[in-house]
Amino acid sequence: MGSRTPENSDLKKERRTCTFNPLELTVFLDGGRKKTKERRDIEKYFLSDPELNDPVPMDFLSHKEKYEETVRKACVVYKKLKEMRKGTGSIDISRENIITSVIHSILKDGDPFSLNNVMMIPVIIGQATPRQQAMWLQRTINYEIIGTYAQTELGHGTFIRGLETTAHYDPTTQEFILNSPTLTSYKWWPGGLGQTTNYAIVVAQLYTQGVYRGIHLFMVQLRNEETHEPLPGIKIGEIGTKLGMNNVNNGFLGFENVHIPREHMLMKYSKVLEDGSYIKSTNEKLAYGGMTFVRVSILKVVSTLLAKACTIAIRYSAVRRQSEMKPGEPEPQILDYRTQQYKLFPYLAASFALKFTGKWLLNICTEVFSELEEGKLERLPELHALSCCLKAVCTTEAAQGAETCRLACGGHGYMMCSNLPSLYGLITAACTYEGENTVLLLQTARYLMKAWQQAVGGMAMTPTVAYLKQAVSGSNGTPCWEGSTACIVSAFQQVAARKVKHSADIMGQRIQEGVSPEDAWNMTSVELVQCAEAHGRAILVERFVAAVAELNVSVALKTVLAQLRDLYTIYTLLRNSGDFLMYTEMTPLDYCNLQNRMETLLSELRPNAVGIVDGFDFHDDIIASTLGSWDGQVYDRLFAAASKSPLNQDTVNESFHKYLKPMLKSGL
Ligand SMILES: Cc1cc2nc3c(=O)[nH]c(=O)nc-3n(C[C@H](O)[C@H](O)[C@H](O)COP(=O)(O)OP(=O)(O)OC[C@H]3O[C@@H](n4cnc5c(N)ncnc54)[C@H](O)[C@@H]3O)c2cc1C
Repeated sequence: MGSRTPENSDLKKERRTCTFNPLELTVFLDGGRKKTKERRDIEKYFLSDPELNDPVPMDFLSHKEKYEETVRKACVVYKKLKEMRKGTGSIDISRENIITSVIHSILKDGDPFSLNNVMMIPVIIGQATPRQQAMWLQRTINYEIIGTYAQTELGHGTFIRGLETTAHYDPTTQEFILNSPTLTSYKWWPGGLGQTTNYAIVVAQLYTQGVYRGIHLFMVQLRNEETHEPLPGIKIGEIGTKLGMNNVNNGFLGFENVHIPREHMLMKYSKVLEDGSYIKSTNEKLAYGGMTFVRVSILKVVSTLLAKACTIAIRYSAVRRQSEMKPGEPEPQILDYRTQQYKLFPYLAASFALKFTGKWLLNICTEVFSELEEGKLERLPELHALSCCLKAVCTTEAAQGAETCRLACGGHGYMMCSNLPSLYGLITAACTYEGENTVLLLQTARYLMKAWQQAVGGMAMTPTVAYLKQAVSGSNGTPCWEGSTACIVSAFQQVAARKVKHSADIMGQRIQEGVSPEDAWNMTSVELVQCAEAHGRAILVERFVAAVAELNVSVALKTVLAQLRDLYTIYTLLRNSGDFLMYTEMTPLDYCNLQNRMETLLSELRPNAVGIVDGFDFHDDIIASTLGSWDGQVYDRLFAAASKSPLNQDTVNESFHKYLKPMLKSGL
């Protein structure tokens, strides 16, 4: 929570009538009282620094000014981070997560250093030899050098094997020579690449002894460490403005005969020896661990961004009064309109579904990675499939949620100072980066098709697809529909299983009719994407139900979280009702009963909506919204924000004298 200016009377009333203690929710979400204190202390440490204030809101600056101001702030922030680490003497992961989240909020339209943290450091840890780590790891952690991850090219993003950047090994000099042979081979998109970073991990096609060896990673110095001038042969710049994340400084990069030492290929798995001999990795999959981890982390990031959007829209909806419900009566709070509740509460519930599922998936990821260290790879395909479909389903849902929150705030939600456009920009970007969502869903679908064949063959199944066995045996997960939580979870699994079966059947049929497997795959890909989405939804629902079952909180809080669980599961079911009517025992009458239940849940959640978002405990400077501050003084804040517009600093703008007046007086 932020400064305690006088509280809007409607918000005060909401807080008085809340049936649970929001602080209990805060403590639960943080993971304990000590953690809440730690988070608040970290927030205070950063947010109380006057150097991090914006004299003029960033939205009013030019693209160039925004970048320069962001770099200034990023340097202040990372200096403070270094001082903080010095104080504690070690890197604590949960503490680092809190810090990262605060830094993201301060550098709200993107952090030009972020790729150093989310890609450069993990890739060095995961892919570099101990000797290479000694050369670069500490320097990147200390921000003595700043790196990015340069994979995507102008011509290829998804199809990594199609990348065109080349690295030819020359045994006489023991160097790789990097080239961008075409315009489409220019790297395009890497964060911070434009003007910020001086190193990059570059993905390129390796050739040694005249033989093509596939895609490999190379550490490449891009700029002189003193002057920051691009090194010879390096063509570098920024790609321009985007829908959002405009301060990330995404860049382009081309190579013209750039020489790098042999030791700069990351050689933890594959190796190039001095004479150019190539030693292949024992398992190519080992190289993908880092990507999976980043994908898994995205769930937590987008659940927090969605929770912020919900906080803004719900607080504003409690303050905003509009129209008449009954003639002559005072204007109601817009939060009392059923349609407003229907817009906002399911996404509030979704933010919890994403949070619980993200935590569960991160635990699996940690387990699988420690198994990898022991050479056990069995669970990697399941983790990969889970991370792909959950990243896709969760980012899509969060982006829809943020946009719905914006719409729910009417015209004011369209203002940059509401922070809703920026939140949407951040979330929707995640639908594309770290694997484009459709492509990720198709990867999960490939896993599901294999799992289906295993189920048909009576083989043992991994836990998250064990439900497919029911569809094979024809046994019905929901023999008679009684609408309970267990019945709904089982129905989600049944829908997913039937969709998997349907996709496998029609693909098999097409192949039998003589269509090639590749064409059959493409012809069936709409169904395949849908079965991966259904699998993702079944997991989200199951995890939400499991998380609430495990809760150790007061009855009052548990009641609210159970209502959110029910709302999420029923709302998601109703949005996909065609599937449930087609593939389960649910009848049109059951559908109507669920619709009624959902509407009851909206009423039950109404008195606690503000309490729930208060429980997220976002500091006002982290929410950064005129509409979503704790005090609810939205109109004062909107006016204060408008008064900071540079256009309002003069009573008459110079364009009047230059253009308007001559036109007005010309007699035209
Ligand atoms: C904000 C942002 C930050 C980024 N940061 C980085 C970075 O730091 N480093 C970096 O290297 N890259 C970065 N990227 C690039 C990003 O990883 C790619 O944009 C992403 O992988 C998608 O690739 P693409 O743009 O080539 O899309 P494409 O692959 O061209 O996709 C376009 C369309 O084609 C469809 N499509 C493609 N292949 C298939 C298929 N096999 N089957 C069915 N449909 C298909 C997709 O579904 C999509 O609808 C960033 C992108 C964004 C938006």
